[in-house]
Amino acid sequence: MDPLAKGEQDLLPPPGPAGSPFASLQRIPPPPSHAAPPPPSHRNSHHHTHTPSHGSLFAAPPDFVGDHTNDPSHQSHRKKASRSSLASILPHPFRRTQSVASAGTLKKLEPTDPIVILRNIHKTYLLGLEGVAALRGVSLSIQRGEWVAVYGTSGGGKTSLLNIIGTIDKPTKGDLTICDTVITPNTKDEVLASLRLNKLGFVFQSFNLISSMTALENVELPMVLKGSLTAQERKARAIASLKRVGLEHRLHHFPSKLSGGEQQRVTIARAIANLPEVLLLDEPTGDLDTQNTLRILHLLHTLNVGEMMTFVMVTHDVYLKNFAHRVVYMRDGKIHRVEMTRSQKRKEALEELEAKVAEGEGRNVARAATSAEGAPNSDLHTRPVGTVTGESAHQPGQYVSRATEVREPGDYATYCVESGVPAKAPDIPARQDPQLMPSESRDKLNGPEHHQIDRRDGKRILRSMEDLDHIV
Ligand SMILES: Nc1ncnc2c1ncn2[C@@H]1O[C@H](COP(=O)(O)OP(=O)(O)OP(=O)(O)O)[C@@H](O)[C@H]1O
Repeated sequence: MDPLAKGEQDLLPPPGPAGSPFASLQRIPPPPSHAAPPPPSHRNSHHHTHTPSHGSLFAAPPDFVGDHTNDPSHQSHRKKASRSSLASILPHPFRRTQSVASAGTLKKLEPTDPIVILRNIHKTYLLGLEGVAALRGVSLSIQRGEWVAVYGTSGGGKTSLLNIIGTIDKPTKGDLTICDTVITPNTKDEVLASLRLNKLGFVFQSFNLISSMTALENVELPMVLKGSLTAQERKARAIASLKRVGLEHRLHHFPSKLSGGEQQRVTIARAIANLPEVLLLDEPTGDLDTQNTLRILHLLHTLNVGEMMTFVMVTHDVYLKNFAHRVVYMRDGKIHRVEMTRSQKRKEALEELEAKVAEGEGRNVARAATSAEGAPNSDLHTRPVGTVTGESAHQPGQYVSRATEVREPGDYATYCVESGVPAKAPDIPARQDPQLMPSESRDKLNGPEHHQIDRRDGKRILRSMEDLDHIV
């Protein structure tokens, strides 16, 4: 049996319920006769299940547009798809026709061409004399604008799959097409490097931010490597990217002065700086608190819908799967199962997400307002959050609470002390234990400034940038 044929079977979804995106696919006319072989018979088994709705995207069945026979753009998509018999049997794609990001305003999706096609991919790592088979015949087609989540057992091959799609690793056997570039085990490294730089974005925990560079510089880096923009253009785009992830007030912060959620958002800003067609994400919300998880999901959703960015996201977090169009389960180096997320479910998840994000932001605003009203020295507490550390806004002698310096609303549990809650003596971080401090600093702490601290409910008066350094 042709191994590809076996691989192709992995791609086929289980017969879906009425309203499943696969059901709607059957309404797309077959490709021209010179193109693909007839689809497997079970695809036709639910041909009758779907009548497309041209109303709301999320009215079942939602995500796909049916008949595009007379649509020239569709014809061209079909032509592309016809290049590969594999592509022709795969689930059709997802193109949103409107650049909107709200669950309530999502519009119909149209078929387009696959942007990632894996054909019978094998990957065997050499471990000493032994070979470890990480991928054993994976075939998968991912459509432009699709959000694919990859789940599976530990050691099932998820990361290996992501690395192959990201061209970080080459397959041992099989080939893949990424953004129209065919990659085989013999593809030259320059070709792969160019693909990574121009078409792919990475949100990998192993691709940390560079600690000696500010957020802005980190985001500029891929553009510097690409070399197609002037310094001014790079800077403008980096600022726009950081703004996109809500970090325009953290441009000059070094990674060590950012919370985990902020760092992750900088990573995303960096990943989208070169406007990738495919974004590869490895545990994008791993280790983040709920509020940051929601923020990042919301951002991803916006990019997916608004920019038609394609996502391949490895995760262990089951909450995330409701946001993906399709969930691929890996086991023992193979695709074990593929599940389509029902559009109604996605819609509900997105609506819930939007509500939670709005609620979280509302809470932060309310909390900041309450703090400003109720606190003593309210003139000091109404200053914007996050304008001090790492930026030049700090003036010697100006009051700053620790949380104000280093966090922004909602980023951290410490937010609650942003302004209204007095910082107490134990608030001094461990490394500022007077016994551990250089004598000069100890003198400062025990000197006149220390008394002023007492007079202001334990909050410090900063006299110099050096004082600030001791606090953060
Ligand atoms: N560089 C490597 N050298 C040798 N073996 C490797 C290498 N990378 C992965 N493997 C092996 O390949 C198999 C698949 O690993 P992979 O990291 O892709 O799985 P995973 O599904 O991402 O696992 P996890 O969820 O635990 O991260 C495992 O048996 C792993 O030990």
